[in-house]
Amino acid sequence: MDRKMETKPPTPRAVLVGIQLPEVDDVAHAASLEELGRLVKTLGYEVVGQVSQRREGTGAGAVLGSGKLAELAGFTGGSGVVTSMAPASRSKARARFEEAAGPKEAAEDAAEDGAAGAPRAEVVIVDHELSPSQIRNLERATRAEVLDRTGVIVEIFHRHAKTREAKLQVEMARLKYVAPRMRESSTGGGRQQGPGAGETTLDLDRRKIRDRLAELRGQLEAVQRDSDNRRSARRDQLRVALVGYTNAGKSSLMRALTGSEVLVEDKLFATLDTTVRILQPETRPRVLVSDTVGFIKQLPHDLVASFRSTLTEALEASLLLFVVDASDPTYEAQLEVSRSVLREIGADAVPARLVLNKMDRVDAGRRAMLAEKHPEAIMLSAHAPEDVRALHDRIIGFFEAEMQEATLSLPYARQGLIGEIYDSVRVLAEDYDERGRVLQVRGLPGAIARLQRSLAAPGQ
Ligand SMILES: Nc1nc2c(ncn2[C@@H]2O[C@H](COP(=O)(O)OP(=O)(O)OP(=O)(O)O)[C@@H](O)[C@H]2O)c(=O)[nH]1
Ligand SMILES: [Mg+2]
Repeated sequence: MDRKMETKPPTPRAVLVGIQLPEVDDVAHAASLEELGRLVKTLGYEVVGQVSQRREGTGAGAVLGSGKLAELAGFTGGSGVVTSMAPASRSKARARFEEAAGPKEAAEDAAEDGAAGAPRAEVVIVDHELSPSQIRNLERATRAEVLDRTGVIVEIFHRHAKTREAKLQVEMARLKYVAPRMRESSTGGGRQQGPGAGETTLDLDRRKIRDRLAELRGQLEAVQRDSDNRRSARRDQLRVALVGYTNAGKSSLMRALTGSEVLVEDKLFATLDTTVRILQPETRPRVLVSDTVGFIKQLPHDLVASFRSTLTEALEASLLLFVVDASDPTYEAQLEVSRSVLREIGADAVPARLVLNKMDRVDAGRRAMLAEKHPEAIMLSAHAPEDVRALHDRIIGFFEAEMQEATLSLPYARQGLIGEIYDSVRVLAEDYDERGRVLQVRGLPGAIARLQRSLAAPGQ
């Protein structure tokens, strides 16, 4: 996908900025910047360096202290100080000075850049949510485009959304993100806006954005009514949803369990839309498996709202498979993020099983540690067919334990319901009496209750 052409368009160069807060340890801080780097690469940027600082908070006017700000400007060719009119010559000299004095990364970068006019980073990406004025200050000090973590995630969602529902939701989240920042940055003069900002939305004034949001909301409601109808047709079916942190391996498991061709990529947010497929080999009644969008820390609030709708699938499932990349050193933090998003959308009441995936990458010592910490977890590798078969059996086992047996009487006049019965419960035996068919069935209590209600209702 990435190598469709020999002549690549110039890759924007980005510098990452991280603030290490007192409560964040070194491993978590490094992992967070690592993850930000992967997000940024997903957007097609090249990461050329990073600037990181321990601070009490992220609220400072220019985020970084003055020394670190100058170090950052060394990557971008800015003045390193927050002024609206820093002359370029001074900023260059200053940048060189800071690069020479800076840490190894900055020095290496300066060496690689060489003479004047050498490529510099055009984008600064901060691993925290920034206020519009912080963005403006950083832009002034660095002369680069500034994006925060939220902006990066919103942009990825924007590029990856495929279904109409996802597109509408993401456009709404994006407008809400862009609107306040657009107002601020317009005071900074007619600087070019980079790929993150979106040229067309920037041309709209705030009233137009409000109108557009109202319009989108209306369209979204219509689309959601449709998908509600589709969902209610699936109600009371045996449904299992794969949920978890981005890149944990949900789609890989989906493929393995259902034999479907869903997208699997070593990218964050490869999947943005829920897909539903039938568990293979097919069972009676069949089990539906949903693949869902992944979670990430500091998920922008408006995107949580869009998750809520895509994740209605998960809410309505009888079983959640909580997929975790067990080979990731920060898997526990990822697990916590996923749990809190599920809590936020009210899915914490749905029965869940922890699935520790990518065990093929885990050594014996770590395996023992994981087994002790999560004795109830299912350990597997999505790439190992025997593991996937075992998971398949666990899923069936779960539903079997939930199922009950019942007798349904199907009057001759109501034979039209037979298809629905076979779809939603397993028919164990079929008999006839003077009134019609008598079926011995096994299924989920909800499905049986629904069929009994349909049978009790007066026929048409
Ligand atoms: N070694 C190993 N790699 C795996 C395993 N499962 C998935 N992967 C890899 O992990 C990467 C992400 O897999 P996906 O299935 O796309 O992950 P996802 O959870 O659907 O990710 P998003 O859709 O981005 O949220 C891919 O490169 C997979 O090949 C596993 O069991 N072992
Ligand atoms: Mg996926």
